[in-house]
Amino acid sequence: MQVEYLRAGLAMGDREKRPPVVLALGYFDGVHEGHEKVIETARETAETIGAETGVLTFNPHPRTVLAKEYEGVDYPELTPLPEKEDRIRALAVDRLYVVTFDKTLASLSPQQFVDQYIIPLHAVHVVAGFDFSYGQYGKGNMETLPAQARGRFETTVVTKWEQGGEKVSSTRIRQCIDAGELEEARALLKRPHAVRGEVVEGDKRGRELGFPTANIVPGHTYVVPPAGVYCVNVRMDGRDYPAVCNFGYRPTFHDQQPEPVIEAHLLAFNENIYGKQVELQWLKMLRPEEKYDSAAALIAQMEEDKRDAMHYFGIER
Ligand SMILES: Cc1cc2nc3c(=O)[nH]c(=O)nc-3n(C[C@H](O)[C@H](O)[C@H](O)COP(=O)(O)O)c2cc1C
Ligand SMILES: Nc1ncnc2c1ncn2[C@@H]1O[C@H](COP(=O)(O)OP(=O)(O)O)[C@@H](O)[C@H]1O
Repeated sequence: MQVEYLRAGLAMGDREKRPPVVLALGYFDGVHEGHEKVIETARETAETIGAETGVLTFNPHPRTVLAKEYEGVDYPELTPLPEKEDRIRALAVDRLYVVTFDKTLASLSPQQFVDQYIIPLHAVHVVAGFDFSYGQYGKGNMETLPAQARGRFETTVVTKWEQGGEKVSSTRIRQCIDAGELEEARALLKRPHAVRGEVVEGDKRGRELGFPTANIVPGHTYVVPPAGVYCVNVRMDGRDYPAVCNFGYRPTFHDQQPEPVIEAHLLAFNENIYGKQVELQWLKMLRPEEKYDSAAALIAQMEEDKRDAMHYFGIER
């Protein structure tokens, strides 16, 4: 898959310099099943008419430009750009266009957006979900798009993808994760929600407690569950390791830790893994994080957490 980052609009004249493409449009955070339907529809259309399959997405998240409270901060995502790219690549897409979402882009009228991006990219057919919107104030939608195509491309609207009588959406998946409902999030995503990061050194207290924990620093800003203890899967060097994970502020040892940390104790494992890149998949919340009166009380609880995790994974003692 060829990835192209578009930091500014293109000229109409670019159209003929590019191969014809069927373009799926969307932000696609999470690349969930609803998104897959849109991208697969584009691919099937491309195969039928003998064009390439393209996806046009945006970065950063529109909220970082449009919502005051997110101005200048990283908006937490289900799939930050590198993961989004991987997931889209896996859908056999030929070209990914990543359009920089900034104030200039946000102020383009719907027609300007079509003229500066969709037409110059040589879209011959555009596919998007029923609720996709584009252009200033999101005034452009799948009803206005055909008239703005200037006869250069066809359009297909993909209908709402539902599960349990409700639309599958990034927002719905975020809400599940926020509430610690990781199994529900997994059912909607058709895979566990995950973060990718590096194993770094911590306070070296874990080993003393009898629970070495790999401290994982995410490479991007992810949607994360509430502070608590979780069953997780740690994917490292292509292998999966069941683990029990504490995510939070470690109130037993730290009075006011500003940022929560992710630390995973891999079950039946004893190796140095500092510096490893891992993917941590959130599977199930066991309990909220608590402040204990003593290290001994915490250790007793950690033993219980470990037993619960082994039970979850079906591992015999
Ligand atoms: C299964 C498990 C459960 C934990 N639960 C809590 C908790 O409820 N409260 C807390 O303050 N710390 C909790 N911790 C975090 C420990 O305090 C932490 O692992 C320890 O301070 C080691 O930190 P280090 O890796 O930086 O050395 C938990 C850790 C694990 C592995
Ligand atoms: N079962 C295990 N789970 C996680 N890390 C382990 C395990 N066994 C050994 N390790 C190693 O020990 C480190 C964690 O030990 P710990 O005392 O908690 O130190 P730190 O505070 O630096 O994380 C991990 O980063 C890893 O290199």
